[in-house]
Amino acid sequence: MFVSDLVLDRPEVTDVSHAVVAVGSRDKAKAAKFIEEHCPKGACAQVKGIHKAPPQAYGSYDEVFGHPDVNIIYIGTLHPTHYSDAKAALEAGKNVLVEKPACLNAAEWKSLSKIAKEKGLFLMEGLWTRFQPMTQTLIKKLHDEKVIGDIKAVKTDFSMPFYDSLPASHRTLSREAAGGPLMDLGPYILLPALLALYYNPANGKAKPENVRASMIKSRHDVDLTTTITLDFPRLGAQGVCTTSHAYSSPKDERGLIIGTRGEIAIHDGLSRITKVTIKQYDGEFSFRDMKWKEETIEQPFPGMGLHFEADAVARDIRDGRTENELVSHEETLLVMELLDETRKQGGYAFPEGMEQVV
Ligand SMILES: NC(=O)C1=CN([C@@H]2O[C@H](COP(=O)(O)OP(=O)(O)OC[C@H]3O[C@@H](n4cnc5c(N)ncnc54)[C@H](OP(=O)(O)O)[C@@H]3O)[C@@H](O)[C@H]2O)C=CC1
Ligand SMILES: O=C1OC[C@@H](O)[C@H](O)[C@H]1O
Repeated sequence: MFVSDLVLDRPEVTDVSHAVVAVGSRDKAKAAKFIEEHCPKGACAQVKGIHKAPPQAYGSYDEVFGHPDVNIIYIGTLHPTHYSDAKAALEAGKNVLVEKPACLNAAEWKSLSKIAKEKGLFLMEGLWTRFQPMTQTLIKKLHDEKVIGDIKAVKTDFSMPFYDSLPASHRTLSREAAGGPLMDLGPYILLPALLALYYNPANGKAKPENVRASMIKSRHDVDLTTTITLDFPRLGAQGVCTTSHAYSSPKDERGLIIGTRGEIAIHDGLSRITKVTIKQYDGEFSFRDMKWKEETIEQPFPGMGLHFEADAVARDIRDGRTENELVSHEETLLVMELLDETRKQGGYAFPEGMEQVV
């Protein structure tokens, strides 16, 4: 999905462009097949002739990390190796964009952040939703325009019915792949709560308190359904974030942000948000005869939407920044700490030796 988005022709973007220089796989033939299927002519910079060389296939990740023309490595491997793959790339002197969840735990992330800072390299977790247009719209509506008044609650549910439809060995379900919805979808369910509450100007970036986790375990010994509650005492507000592999997200409401003057419903999946409805009180609160005004905003875009993230990262690297201001190392650390705490309370421990740093 990431590479397909890099190939998209987007004439409106004139300040950055992308080339797929090298694709690494444990099997060279697989890398060549990947190129053939997803980027036979390369990405947009190659299609336009800005970068002349076509993508090259390699039978190891190390060859890509050592490639002199590679600027940044996109790591889309399984969760347990995000840390070691990102570390190897950084140690080879490359900038890194690593898929969510950034690592297995906060200690691994702290270690990667330290290496990147020591080496002056760019490092970011691939939380792509953060760069999509609707996310910017939401921030503006919530905090600049305060369209729902003071925010008091955020409820999210991003769930996928993988439990009985995918084989037990699938990376989303298996313990060996650090599976379960918390690790796979956890960063997404926390995002609306962080945007509306943690980054709320009235909160002053105070960390959530009384983090409570409720977890039902799966037969694969990872989580099946997890709910995290977060208190933000400075706001008198609470977040309740759920993810499951037992069912699909509620059809039209994957997120609900509730304030003293109304609410915002997020209709589509929390990884790719294109449609929200703002529902405002029309008049004052009334127990029996409440009146509402509603406005639905749609901001569709071509592709999956990973290109917004890729563009932001390209601008950071072009301008010499080693951290992205939206998905900062600090934010990823907070998310990793919340996932750690949730797993601790829910009794989800990784297999012995899987975590590279504890
Ligand atoms: N941002 C987003 O929209 C999405 C993000 N993700 C994230 O991307 C990452 C990858 O997910 P996804 O692409 O679905 O996973 P896949 O299982 O499809 O791919 C993972 C890749 O990891 C490599 N790999 C390395 N070691 C192993 C191993 N021991 N067993 C299996 N594969 C291995 C394989 O590449 P090879 O064999 O070529 O070396 C494989 O193609 C995850 O972190 C996931 O959370 C996933 C989906 C969407
Ligand atoms: O957006 C997503 O949807 C499906 C998940 O398995 C995946 O990891 C996630 O990023």
